[in-house]
Amino acid sequence: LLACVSLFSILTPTANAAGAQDNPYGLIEPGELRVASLGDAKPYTFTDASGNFTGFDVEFFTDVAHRIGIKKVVFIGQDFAGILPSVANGRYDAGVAAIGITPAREKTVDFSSGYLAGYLTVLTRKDSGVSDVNSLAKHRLAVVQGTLQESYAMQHFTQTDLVRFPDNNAAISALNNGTVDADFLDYEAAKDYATRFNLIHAADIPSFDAPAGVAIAKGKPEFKAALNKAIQASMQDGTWKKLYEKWFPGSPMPKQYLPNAG
Ligand SMILES: NC(=O)CC[C@H](NC[C@@]1(O)OC[C@@H](O)[C@@H](O)[C@@H]1O)C(=O)O
Repeated sequence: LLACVSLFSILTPTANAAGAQDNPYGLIEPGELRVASLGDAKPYTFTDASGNFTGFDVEFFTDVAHRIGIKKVVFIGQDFAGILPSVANGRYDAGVAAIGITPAREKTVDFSSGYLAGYLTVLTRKDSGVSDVNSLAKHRLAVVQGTLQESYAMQHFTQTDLVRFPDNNAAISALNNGTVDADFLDYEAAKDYATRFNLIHAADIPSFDAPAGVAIAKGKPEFKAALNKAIQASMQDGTWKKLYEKWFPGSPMPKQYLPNAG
C-alpha cells in the first residue's frame, strides 16, 4: 500500500511554487477571469445587440482586471440568485452585477471595496394606482429573487403581494402586461426601462449602506487585495468618473469615488 501511495504522489503533479506564481489569484484558468453577470440590467451590465456584455460594471471591472495583469475577461449571464452561490463554489472567479455588499451576503462570499452607491427604485405604470411606497399596499410588486429589493420589500412592504422573478426581463414584461402593478429594481436600470416602456418612478430609496462590490470566493486574500488596489487606482486617476459620466449621465456622483482633491 505504501508503495502505491508513494507512486501516486510522484505521479500526481503538485501545485509547486512556480504554479502559485503563474496563478497568484487562484483563477479557474490562469490568465483569464470568468465573471458571472446579468444580461438585462442596463446600463450597469447588459448584452448589446451583438450579444456582447457591456455597461458601467462591465467596463469598470474590465479596467480593474487589466490593472491586476489579467488580459482576458469573460462575462457569463447568470440569474441573479445563482451568482453568489456559484462564485462561492468556484464556478466563476468573480460576480460583477451591481451586487450590494451586505453582512448576510458576506457569509457566502467576500467582496472587494465598494465601487457604486445609489438607489432602489419602485417602477410602475401610469395607470397602476401605485404612486408612492404608501400606495403599494394590496398591490402586486415584482422583485428579482435574491436581490436587496426582495429583502427590503419583505421587511418594509408587508401589505404588498410580492411576486418573485428570476430576472429583470421577466419582471418588466409582467409589469408591462399588467400581471404586476410595480417592479422593484435598481435606479439606473429603472430609468432605462422607464424610457423604453413609458413607465414612471414611484419611489427612489437610498441604498448607500450597501454599495456594489466585486463578489469573490472566500479565502483569496491576494486576489481581494489586488482588486482593492486596482479599484482605488481607477478612482484616483479619474477612470471611474469617466465611466460613471458615460453610463449614468446626469446622475448624482458619490464623492467618495472621485479623485482626492489633494
Ligand atoms: N443587479 C441586480 O439585480 C442587483 C440588485 C441590487 N443592487 C443594489 C445596489 O448594489 O445597486 C448598485 C448601487 O445602487 C448600490 O447602492 C445598491 O445597493 C442587489 O444588490 O441586490
